[in-house]
Amino acid sequence: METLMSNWLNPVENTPEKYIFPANQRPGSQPFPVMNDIPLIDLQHPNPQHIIHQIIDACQRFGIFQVINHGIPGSLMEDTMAVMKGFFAGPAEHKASLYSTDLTKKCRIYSSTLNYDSEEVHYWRDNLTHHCYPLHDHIHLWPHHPPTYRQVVGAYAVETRKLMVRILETICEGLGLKPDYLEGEMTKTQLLSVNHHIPCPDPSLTLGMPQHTDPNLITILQQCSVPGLQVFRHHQWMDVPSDPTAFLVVPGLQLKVMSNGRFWSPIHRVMTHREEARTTIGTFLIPSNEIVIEPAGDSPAAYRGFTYAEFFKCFTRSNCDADTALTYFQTNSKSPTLLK
Ligand SMILES: O=C(O)CCC(=O)C(=O)O
Ligand SMILES: [Fe+2]
Repeated sequence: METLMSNWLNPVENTPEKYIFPANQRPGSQPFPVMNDIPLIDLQHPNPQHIIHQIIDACQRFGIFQVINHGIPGSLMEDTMAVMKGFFAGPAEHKASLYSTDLTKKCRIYSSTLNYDSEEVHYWRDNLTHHCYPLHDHIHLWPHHPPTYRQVVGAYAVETRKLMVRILETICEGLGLKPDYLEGEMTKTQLLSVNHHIPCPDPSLTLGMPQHTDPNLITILQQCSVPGLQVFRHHQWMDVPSDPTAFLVVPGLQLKVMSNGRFWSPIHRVMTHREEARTTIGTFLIPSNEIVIEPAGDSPAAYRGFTYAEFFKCFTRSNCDADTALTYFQTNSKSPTLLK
């Protein structure tokens, strides 16, 4: 069967065996509670102290929040979403030329996870990932179909970076650090990661993305109107409401370390949808390989300092389970041997 699901004939009549999880790992068909109390933060609130307080509180108590009045024009968000949907609906030959499961490729499309060839069950998704910063180093590697891709996504990449830097500055202020503490090497890599899930005949048997914690510094996510994201909270999976005009912000594990464990990095996953295709556009900021990540300020430190390269080595050896990888750097860790 064709690896990329976006090339399959639509609609899919029956869920292929290779995508059906064993009974104890299926999401099931019971409805999930909705996370109605997810913080909604207005970035144009006249009182900057109020914004700082709300963001720090959200990072500590929820580990996920939405921002509105974020400064990114609605038309740019819509154009970018349309270009992404156009990319996945576009020519199979064009996508084939970008297909790769090699992590070091700066622009790639793949299906399920990077372990497609060895995994027992596939996740119901295609993913396009590429580097974005600095733009002129990467834009020539990006898709050229639809023809407006580079122009629209180039503008989007610049604007999303500005928004993320602004959120990070606010976080630094709230933690009593210099506002530019996380600029430079700490945010050197900017990745765009677009998930596309075609409609699935039986969402109770499949998953669009495994449960995970984001290994990076920070993520922002533009959703479409089709729901699917779930967060594990209060010992249960909860549906995250989908608002295509807002950005969801998720502190990654490196921010958890930097805040000395004060912030939450939520466990989340993606459900599939029976009737509609779902596309989401994630933007990740990631430290350079060489910079040392360590708790800033508070003592005693809950983590020892490490480079992102060290962390990433542990991450891949822990089967891409970021939480497990992070335990090796806890100051009370009993398993410091993984790097040897
Ligand atoms: O597509 C989504 O809703 C979530 C994406 C996500 O969690 C990720 O890319 O890390
Ligand atoms: Fe994620």
